[in-house]
Amino acid sequence: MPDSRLIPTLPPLFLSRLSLTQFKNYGQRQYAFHRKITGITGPNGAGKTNLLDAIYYLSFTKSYFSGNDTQNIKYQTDGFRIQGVFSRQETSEEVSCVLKGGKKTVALNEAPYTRFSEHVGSFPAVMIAPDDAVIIQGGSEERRRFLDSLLCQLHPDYLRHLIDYNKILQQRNSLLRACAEKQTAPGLLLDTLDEQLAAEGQPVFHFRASFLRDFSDQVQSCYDYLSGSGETVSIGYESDLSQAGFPDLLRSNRQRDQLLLRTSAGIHRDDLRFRLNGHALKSSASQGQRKSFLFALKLAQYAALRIHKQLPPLLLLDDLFEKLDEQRMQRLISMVTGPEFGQVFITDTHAGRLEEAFKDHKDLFQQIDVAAEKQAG
Ligand SMILES: Nc1ncnc2c1ncn2[C@@H]1O[C@H](COP(=O)(O)OP(=O)(O)OP(=O)(O)O)[C@@H](O)[C@H]1O
Repeated sequence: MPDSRLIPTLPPLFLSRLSLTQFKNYGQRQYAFHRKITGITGPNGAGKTNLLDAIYYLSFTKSYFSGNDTQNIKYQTDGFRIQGVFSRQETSEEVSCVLKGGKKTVALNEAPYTRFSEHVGSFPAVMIAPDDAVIIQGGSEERRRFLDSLLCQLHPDYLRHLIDYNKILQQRNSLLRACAEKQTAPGLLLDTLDEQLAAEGQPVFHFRASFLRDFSDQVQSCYDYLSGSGETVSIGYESDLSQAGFPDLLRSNRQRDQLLLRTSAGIHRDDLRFRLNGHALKSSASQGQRKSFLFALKLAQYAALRIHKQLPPLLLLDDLFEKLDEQRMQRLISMVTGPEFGQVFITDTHAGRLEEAFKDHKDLFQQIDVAAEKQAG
């Protein structure tokens, strides 16, 4: 992925220790990482993906896979703790994420955050997992989730606006329902909520629109590198707010919203339009083209974070070797071992396949077997 903007300016972020307590299938486990690339191996169901998810938690304060934090507590226990030590240049910082009594606490060097949005983006990471296919196949919420996971790392304000927007949206929808039930007019309260919704939603729209202007080109260059096919790919942004300002939109849709009992226009309906050679990707692309596109999308996400943060994020690769053909696998290896990439975690059921893949980079590679009871020190 040759791009001069990707030349390192800051030393990479490095997760050197990870400690898990009652997180998913883990009881107590400690790991020490000391190489750029960590292969995580073990049989199916051993906890490889769970380990990646624990690292993701430290970065995003939530799971990549499940929306509900309690699902990540080890069965028959009452809470979990994830602790990680990150080093950057000479300094090291400890991040902890604890769920106990239904309350989640995230702390940096033992100081808890009041808003998790202050943490997200400080330890940037990108996950690439088999389930990512839903970004193409699933509903618009999957594509918004992808975009949000990127933009909230780039701009702390983005996440703050988004969280507040979603709260106000719920209040507005509840008001519409309550008024219909009681057969009363929503009155001034709806005006106030509309003002607040517009104030939070408009900046989210601007962040998305301005980011997506360049992102399509970045995805194209990653796609070219991976597939070498000369095909064109593009990403379009579809938003109700492209047509009108948010206050006008809310006003003109008010009657409809009162009938539907929900807010029918806004950034919560935004979508991304993926195209391959000018046609809708979802319906026209082959499986291989979709895989390449998804991979390009994630690598472009990595590149965007890297350029913005001036340091390479952590890269979490789940089960990737199962999915890639030989040529793409070789390109992946030469990419992640190069200077543009920082610390990489990669899972595989076949320890031998990983060793073979990185045999020319032994000095960069360490392997851990999550099925082994031994705790790394
Ligand atoms: N809350 C939980 N408590 C205990 N175990 C859990 C919990 N959630 C998931 N598991 C267990 O974690 C295991 C799955 O772990 P994971 O997905 O990390 O496996 P994996 O090594 O990545 O497997 P594969 O190679 O099949 O992808 C399953 O055995 C599942 O039962």
